[in-house]
Amino acid sequence: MKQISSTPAKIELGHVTHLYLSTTRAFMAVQDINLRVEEGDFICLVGPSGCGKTTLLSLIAGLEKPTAGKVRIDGREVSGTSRQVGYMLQQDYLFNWRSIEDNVFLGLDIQGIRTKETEEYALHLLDEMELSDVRKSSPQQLSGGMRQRVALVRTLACQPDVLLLDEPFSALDYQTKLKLEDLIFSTLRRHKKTAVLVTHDLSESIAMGDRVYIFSRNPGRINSEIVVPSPIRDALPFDARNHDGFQDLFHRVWKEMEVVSDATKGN
Ligand SMILES: Nc1ncnc2c1ncn2[C@@H]1O[C@H](COP(=O)(O)OP(=O)(O)OP(=O)(O)O)[C@@H](O)[C@H]1O
Repeated sequence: MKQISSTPAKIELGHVTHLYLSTTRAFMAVQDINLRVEEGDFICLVGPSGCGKTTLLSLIAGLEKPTAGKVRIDGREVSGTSRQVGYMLQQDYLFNWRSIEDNVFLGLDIQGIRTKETEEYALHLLDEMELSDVRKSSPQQLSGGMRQRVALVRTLACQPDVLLLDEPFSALDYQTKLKLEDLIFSTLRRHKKTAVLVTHDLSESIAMGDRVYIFSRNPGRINSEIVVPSPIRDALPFDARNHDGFQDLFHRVWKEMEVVSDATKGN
């Protein structure tokens, strides 16, 4: 059963507005965003380019402070970056002069939590991601999909509760992307992580998410929420696409995207 709303959510955004200020202008990237994400939820954000999806992740990560409103994690206001939140990007930012395991351990060094136990946990994650055989290799020797798996291990090794995923599959070929979706989905479920995924792939958003939020632009606002029902929600992303009802959901998200795209045409 879902928690009652008086319980602090894992992530909560209350009337969040964010302006980017420069010497010449103030640009409102997102306006009046209200969002509640419970522990273990996997939500997806979709919307036209420039609608503020990455801005929202930056606010949750504590990289940006909202101009108005509050971002809370476990009921506490976010006031900067924290180890509780892991951030994974489209680019993997691996260092070619360090081995795979040293790239993963670097995350532990940066957080100041490198111990025998955390190293062992990182190696266990490399094993779960089927990367044990390449732990002494250089990133240059790995495929794009393998590199993204290393990037995920580096993020998970620091044991965040919340994972922010900003188009992590967009640079991959289609087959690799589908395999990685399944692997990441099952890993995050197994480790009971709360996840927010930004994607331009509508099918991916339904296959991976418990809920899909469609943003409108100028300024970015949540235009609609689509709840993905069981069993689509519980299936691995690859299998979810074959479930009855998946196409209907896809059309609903597609229609909502048309609405927000039409509304922003000419801007
Ligand atoms: N540091 C910044 N300074 C000024 N404007 C910014 C800054 N970062 C983003 N913006 C603007 O804020 C708006 C939202 O940007 P954001 O990157 O959050 O959108 P997005 O939905 O993630 O876009 P995309 O789908 O193309 O990645 C855009 O118009 C962008 O140009």
